[in-house]
Amino acid sequence: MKTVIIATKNEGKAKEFESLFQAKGYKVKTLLDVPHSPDVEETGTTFEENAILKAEAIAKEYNQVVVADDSGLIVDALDGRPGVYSARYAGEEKNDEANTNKVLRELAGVPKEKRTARFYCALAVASPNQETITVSGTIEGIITEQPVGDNGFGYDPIFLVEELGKTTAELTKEEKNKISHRANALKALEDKLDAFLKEEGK
Ligand SMILES: O=c1nc[nH]c2c1ncn2[C@H]1C[C@H](O)[C@@H](COP(=O)(O)OP(=O)(O)OP(=O)(O)O)O1
Ligand SMILES: [Mg+2]
Repeated sequence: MKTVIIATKNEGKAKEFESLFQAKGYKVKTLLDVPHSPDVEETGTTFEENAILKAEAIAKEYNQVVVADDSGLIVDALDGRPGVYSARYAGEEKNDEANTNKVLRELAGVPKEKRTARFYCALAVASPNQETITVSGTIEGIITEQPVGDNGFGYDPIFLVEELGKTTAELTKEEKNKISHRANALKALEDKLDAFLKEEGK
């Protein structure tokens, strides 16, 4: 089976990508499978910039085609925060519970109609032999008053998908993978990735 390398150390993302790419006939390998892989500093000011930084650094390190995901939560009432700082919103140690609690605290007293938000996912594909490409995807939601659901990762327990009446942490992986920002970005990537891999084989 064809293997695609994803430059992520996030277990939640890795699981979603495994199932998203499995449907396309690819096996997924992530940095969680590679001991001592480098930590890439996310110094960009946009999701795209950070996805490019991660994809290019890992592509160069392993001389391979690499996909990277930079994603996060954009809350309208917080002027777009946590945004690119989503992973480290409550501190460098990347604590999902602390991050979600910080968002809930900052939104205390904000009424439902003003709790609009979206998840954003930028994907970059890089190789030492080609120009890097990027795509993106989003999903709209409402920030809940408290965490609900045990599935998923990150901000899933506070992200309500209104049409479904459920948070993304109440969805199965399969259900989330039909509608998520990551799934939508991957749809946008599909043809471009095929062309990229074809060019690589020449
Ligand atoms: O579907 C999602 N459901 C809930 N939360 C999510 C989702 N997608 C991204 N997020 C949150 C998690 C983390 O707080 C940040 C990503 O930060 P981001 O730098 O892209 O990932 P990361 O540092 O966890 O792993 P890595 O950089 O190795 O891929 O946004
Ligand atoms: Mg990161």
